[in-house]
Formats: sequence, C-alpha cells, structure tokens
Amino acid sequence: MQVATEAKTIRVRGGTRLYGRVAIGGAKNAALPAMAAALLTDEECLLDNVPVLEDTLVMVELLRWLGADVEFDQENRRVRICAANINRFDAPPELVERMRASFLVSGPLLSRFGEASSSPPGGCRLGTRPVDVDLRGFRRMGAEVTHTDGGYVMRARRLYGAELYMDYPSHTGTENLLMAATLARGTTTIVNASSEPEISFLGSILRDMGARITGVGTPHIRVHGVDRLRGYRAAILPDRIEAGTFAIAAAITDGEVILDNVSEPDMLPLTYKLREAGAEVWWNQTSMLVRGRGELHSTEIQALPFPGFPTDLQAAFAVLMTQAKGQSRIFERVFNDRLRYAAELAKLGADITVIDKQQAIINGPTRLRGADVEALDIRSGACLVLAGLVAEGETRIGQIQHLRRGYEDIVEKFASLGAEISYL
Ligand SMILES: CC(=O)N[C@H]1[C@@H](OP(=O)(O)OP(=O)(O)OC[C@H]2O[C@@H](n3ccc(=O)[nH]c3=O)[C@H](O)[C@@H]2O)O[C@H](CO)[C@@H](O)[C@@H]1O
Ligand SMILES: C=C(OP(=O)(O)O)C(=O)O
Repeated sequence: MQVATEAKTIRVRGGTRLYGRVAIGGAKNAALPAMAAALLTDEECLLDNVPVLEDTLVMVELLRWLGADVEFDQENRRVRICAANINRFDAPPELVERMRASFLVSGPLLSRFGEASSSPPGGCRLGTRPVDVDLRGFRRMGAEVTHTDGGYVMRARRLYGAELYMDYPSHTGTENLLMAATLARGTTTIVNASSEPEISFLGSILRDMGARITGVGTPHIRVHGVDRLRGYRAAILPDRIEAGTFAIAAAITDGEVILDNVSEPDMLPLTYKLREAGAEVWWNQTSMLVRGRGELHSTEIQALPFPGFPTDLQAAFAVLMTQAKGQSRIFERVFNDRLRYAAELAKLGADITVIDKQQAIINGPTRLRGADVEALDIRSGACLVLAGLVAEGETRIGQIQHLRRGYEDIVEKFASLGAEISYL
C-alpha cells in the first residue's frame, strides 16, 4: 500500500490569489493514537475519516506486524482493526524510525499483554525528542523497563494505577500513559498532562471502549482501570494543522478560501493571530472563511502547548510574517531546533534571522523570488509550498516525501483553489 505519487519535487509558480473551497481531512495526529488504541481490545474497531498518508499506512503495517487484522479502505477513508490475535510485541525498527507515533503501540501492548519493545521512535528532526516521560510513567505503574542496544524492553505482569507527574506535558507521552492506564489495576492520575485537542479525541474513543476517564483536555487526568475494553467506532476529528496551512495560504495570497470540516475551538490560537495580522476570519458552524485584505501587519507568535500557538504551524506562519509590514518575532518554545527551515526560506529572499535556535526575527514585507529549496520535515515542507505561492517565478521544493507523511493531496487541493502547482 502506498500514497499515490512517487514524485520527489513540487513545482509552484507564485502570484495567484487563492479562491474557492477546500475540504479539510482527518487529523494525522488523532488518527495514529486512535489506531494504536485498537490494540487495547480483542473486539473490532472502526475508524472513519482517516487520512491517506504515509504515516497512517506505516501504522497499518505496524499493527499488522504485531498480528492485528487491518483493512484500510482508502477510497472511503475507513480503517477496520481487529487486534484479537496479537502474536508479537516488538515494534520493528524499520517502521519505528519512520514516525514518532510508532511508540504509541507501547502503552497498549504493555497494558494488555504485559510486554512491549521498541527502538527510539523517529519522526521529524526538531531537536531533542526523548520518550522519558512515557518510560518513567510505565515504571511508576510497575513495569520493568530495560535499555538495550536496540532500544527499550518493557515488561509488567500487570500495570498498577499510580500518580504520574509529567515534567513536560508531552503530547504522545500523555497518549501512551492514558492508554496504558485504562487497563491498569486501580487509579492513575496524570498531572501536567497535555491538553491538545487530539488527546480529548483519544479520551472520547477510550471512553466509548468502556474506559473510566475524567479530565481529558485538562492538565489533570484521572483513570480508573478496568479489566476489559470493547471495540469502538469513531470518525477522526478535522486536521487543525492542515486547516491552518490553507488558512494562512488564503491570507498571504490576498485570497478568499472557505475551509470545510473544521473545528472552531481547535483553531482559536491561529484565528487570533490571523486577525491580529489583518486577515479576515468568519465562521459558519464547521466552515471557516479566510480572506486576505491586502496589507498584513507584523506580529509575534509563541509556539507553546495547546491552547498556545501550535508549533506545527510555526513555520507556515513565518511565511505570513515575510509578507507583513514591520518586524515580526517567533519564539519556538516546544522544540529546541525547529527553525532550521529559515535557511531554506532565506534562499527565496526572506529576511529572517535565527537567534539561539528558538527565536527568529523576520522583517517584511519582502518580495520572495522562486528558487530550489528542500523540505526538511513535514511542516517545513508546507512552509515552503506557502512561500512558493507568493514568490515571483518558479519555486521547486525537493524531498517532498516529508510532506506525504502529513498532507493528503496537498498539490491537488492547492490547484483546486487556483494555484499554479504541480508535481515534477
Ligand atoms: C505524532 C504526533 O502527535 N506528533 C506531535 C506531538 O509530538 P510529540 O508527542 O513528540 O511532542 P512532545 O509533546 O512529546 O514533545 C514536545 C517537547 O517535549 C519534550 N519532551 C517530550 C517527551 C519527553 O519524554 N520528554 C521531553 O522533554 C521534547 O523534547 C519536546 O521539546 O506533539 C508535538 C507538539 O504538539 C507536535 O509538534 C507533533 O506533531
Ligand atoms: C512533528 C510532526 O510529526 P512527528 O511527531 O511524527 O515527527 C508533525 O506532524 O508535524
């Protein structure tokens, strides 16, 4: 199974105002934990609105490797998983190295079967990305965790409820510990938990499965372990990062775009900043209209855990800042090396200076000029596509396999809004 195109480069010719409607897909970062949660039960689980991406396909492969029966009906965006016959507990390094969320099978495997092993997970290169929050939590719940040459081996006859304090509200760490706690004996509290919308979504799925959970979506989660969980049926929530990417594109091209299937509360941090920068944002239930109004103003963003500004949109917003009048500032407070894309943006003529790897100053507006650049990870790839949309002439973005991990049909969707964009 593979995502449609094998192209390695995207070509964009800038200067077109985007106009029209685009349907936003299901969120990658909600689909992956939801799929991992199916390991907690021997009953069938059914997910709709699953985006067809490299990462969801890797998760399908990983679940199958472990012995799950998985069908991905890509045309209907539907995944069916039955983990009744799991026969191994080792996540293979060649899959684990391809995405961070692969580590999310550890919590469910450990909790249901008492055993899991994995190499350190891959994913975008954004700086230090340990899994110590997860490992410390498993240990506190009674697991023996050993470090081997290949990674981590986790074992427990049974997990026990515990008081867990997270030094940092890790997103996938919270998801792993939440899933592990559902089948533990006794009560687990997770303090300083991540409250990203994808965690609330996972919580609602786990509750449908029969888990006894309160407080998801807040920094204090409480889980009363149960002996057994049942199957679930759910539709993946809209991808706020894909939606944000198209919203920013509308604002920077002086366009007018309606995004369908979007969740307003999840978009609030971006909505505030778009309006502050001078774009118009209107809501009609689950549709969001974004209109550029000619001049954009300089702003400051601080990438922080939700409800702070999402780090996954930090690079995309930097493009808006190159088009805004005055000096803008970015503080990246989630990852310690997520501004590497600045060098690629500079190749297009952006006036961007990085200080201490976590701050950037951008002066604008700058007339960007097309050039050959490379995606370094998923979101820097999207940032370069956006830059290409406003750059004079042709921009060629290489290494687009990163984009395929997180954006379904990005070229087709931008083309449907009038952009001159194609695969090369
Ligand atoms: C698959 C998925 O959902 N990925 C998302 C997830 O990544 P991910 O779950 O990896 O992000 P985390 O919240 O874990 O990491 C954020 C910060 O926490 C630190 N940290 C993390 C774990 C740990 O054990 N110790 C520790 O110190 C990291 O070094 C990093 O600086 O959340 C990020 C922040 O919203 C998003 O950018 C990613 O798109
Ligand atoms: C950082 C991301 O993914 P991952 O955590 O898998 O690297 C992302 O989706 O932007």
